[in-house]
Amino acid sequence: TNVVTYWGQGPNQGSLQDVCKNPNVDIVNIGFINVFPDQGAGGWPGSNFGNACGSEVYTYKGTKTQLYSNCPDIGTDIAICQQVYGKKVLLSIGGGYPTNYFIKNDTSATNFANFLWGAFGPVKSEWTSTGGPRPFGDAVVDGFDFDIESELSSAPVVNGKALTNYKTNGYVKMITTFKNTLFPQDAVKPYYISGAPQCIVPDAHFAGVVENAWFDFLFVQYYNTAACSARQAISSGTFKGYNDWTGVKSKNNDLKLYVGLPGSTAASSDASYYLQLSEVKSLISKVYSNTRFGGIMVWEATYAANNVICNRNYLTWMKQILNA
Ligand SMILES: CNC(=O)NC(=N)Nc1ccccc1
Repeated sequence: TNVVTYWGQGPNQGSLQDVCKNPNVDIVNIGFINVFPDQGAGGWPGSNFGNACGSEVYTYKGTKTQLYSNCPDIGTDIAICQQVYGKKVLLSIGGGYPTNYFIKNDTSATNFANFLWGAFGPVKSEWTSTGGPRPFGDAVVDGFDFDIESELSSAPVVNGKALTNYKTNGYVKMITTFKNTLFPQDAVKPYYISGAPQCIVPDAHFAGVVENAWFDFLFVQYYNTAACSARQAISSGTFKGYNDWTGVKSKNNDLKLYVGLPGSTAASSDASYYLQLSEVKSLISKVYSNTRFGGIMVWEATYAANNVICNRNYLTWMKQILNA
């Protein structure tokens, strides 16, 4: 079973390489591509990787975009994470700020997937020679994570019509484009698709998406939502949030479910969502034998790194608990 963590949104964060140095971490999700092309300046996606990037952005057709162009260490660190430390590194789209992103239609979805593949997938001269950006240089990610937390006050109006399924629109098309068209273009290595739903079933953004599109992993956020949180499981003795997710129909019969936990009391919307190590041990004992259980996800690497208990940080402890 795996330990997964997000990196890129930590306060005064250390390098991605620092996270990969920890042998107890298996997968690192880099967050976030937090602006989608339909809302982004110049029609490009935008990014936020915290202090890992300078203020410079790409300019496209005379328009300054929201895609950072000067993130000097991320590309080299991805290669080190993969080649030296054997980690999988995924690029996460969405995130918790801002939350106004959505995909207008299938064309937007396909274009978005093609852009991410050109910019962060295998290096292709037809992409770079026509001005396509490579924010992480020659580094090639191992897949894409959908951390869809967008909240819109009302349905967006597209071509004069309210977009009815705006919370889920476009994600099946994006993922299918990756899985059926783009990933097969590169036989060099496998590519993965993951999601980070809230613990409520059905999650507002993933209703029907998991059933109709391929996911390898779901990093379920058992925090920020009281009714299905890990905290509620400890209080009640029943891990309702996990049990509900095991019943969700998936296109991938081997879909792995991860228990997502805050890396410290400061890492989630409410400190009560944070579990002490003994509570994590008790929680994992309830799911460990489940065939769909894939491991633990920790939000977020910097918070976890700063949470040192008996000389080991929270990420290290998660692996100890999984191996117990
Ligand atoms: C895997 N994604 C997240 O964990 N997102 C996340 N933690 N969003 C968030 C929501 C409310 C307060 C702070 C962060």
